[in-house]
Amino acid sequence: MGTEVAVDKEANGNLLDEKKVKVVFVLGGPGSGKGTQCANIVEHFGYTHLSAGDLLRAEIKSGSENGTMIQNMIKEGKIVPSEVTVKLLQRAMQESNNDKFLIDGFPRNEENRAAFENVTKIIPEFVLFFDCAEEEMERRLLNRNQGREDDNIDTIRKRFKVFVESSLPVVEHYESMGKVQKIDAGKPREEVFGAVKDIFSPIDEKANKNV
Ligand SMILES: Nc1ncnc2c1ncn2[C@@H]1O[C@H](COP(=O)(O)OP(=O)(O)OP(=O)(O)O)[C@@H](O)[C@H]1O
Ligand SMILES: Nc1ccn([C@@H]2O[C@H](COP(=O)(O)O)[C@@H](O)[C@H]2O)c(=O)n1
Ligand SMILES: [Mg+2]
Repeated sequence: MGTEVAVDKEANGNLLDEKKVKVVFVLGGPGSGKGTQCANIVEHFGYTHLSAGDLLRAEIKSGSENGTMIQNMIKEGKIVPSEVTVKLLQRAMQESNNDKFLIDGFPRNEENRAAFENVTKIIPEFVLFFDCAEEEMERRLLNRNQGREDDNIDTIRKRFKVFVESSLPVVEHYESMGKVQKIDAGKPREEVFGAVKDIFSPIDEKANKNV
């Protein structure tokens, strides 16, 4: 499927070997099940899962100079400046031996999208969009119990607002390019993965034929 493009060789200050990669963006509201289904896709289809939120949380833990700023943004449900997130994603792709990535929770706004395209020149193969009602997402987040500082009702409401105002327009952008694969994510996990499999299996079969 689609174009293969090279990651910027100069990211991270190192001149790295050119590496061809395939990227699928995984989008959906907070609690729609992106992380849960990415774990299934990794297991069945051999992708590497890069969650932008996880990379940002790891950056806070690492004691990075941006840590406090990132922590404050996450607590408020705001979107961290793209420069920071794109660098983290780019570094993770370069450090991986894999050539196919699920980028989860990114691009979250138009600035994210443009920065990623400008820096990496990567156009996603497609966008996997998990469509789920707010009521259900709220229930899932309040029951997640992973100790996330943003899983409280005040921050959850802010995250929903940011999702509708800033992230849905990105999905619409890719929709206008015919690149969105929409999944009904309100169903039980196994049913959602059934729908995910229907999308990835033909791609996997085609890739295996071309080996
Ligand atoms: N289909 C489902 N039905 C019920 N619960 C689910 C389903 N999928 C995921 N969950 C649960 O909902 C919670 C949120 O799921 P997950 O962490 O995968 O969402 P997410 O989209 O990655 O959220 P975020 O954007 O906040 O990172 C988790 O506790 C997960 O176990
Ligand atoms: N592109 C992104 C992705 C995430 N964030 C911040 O992290 C928070 C948690 O993200 P999850 O995907 O793990 O839910 C999110 O609310 C943002 O504050 C970001 O800034 N940019
Ligand atoms: Mg997640």
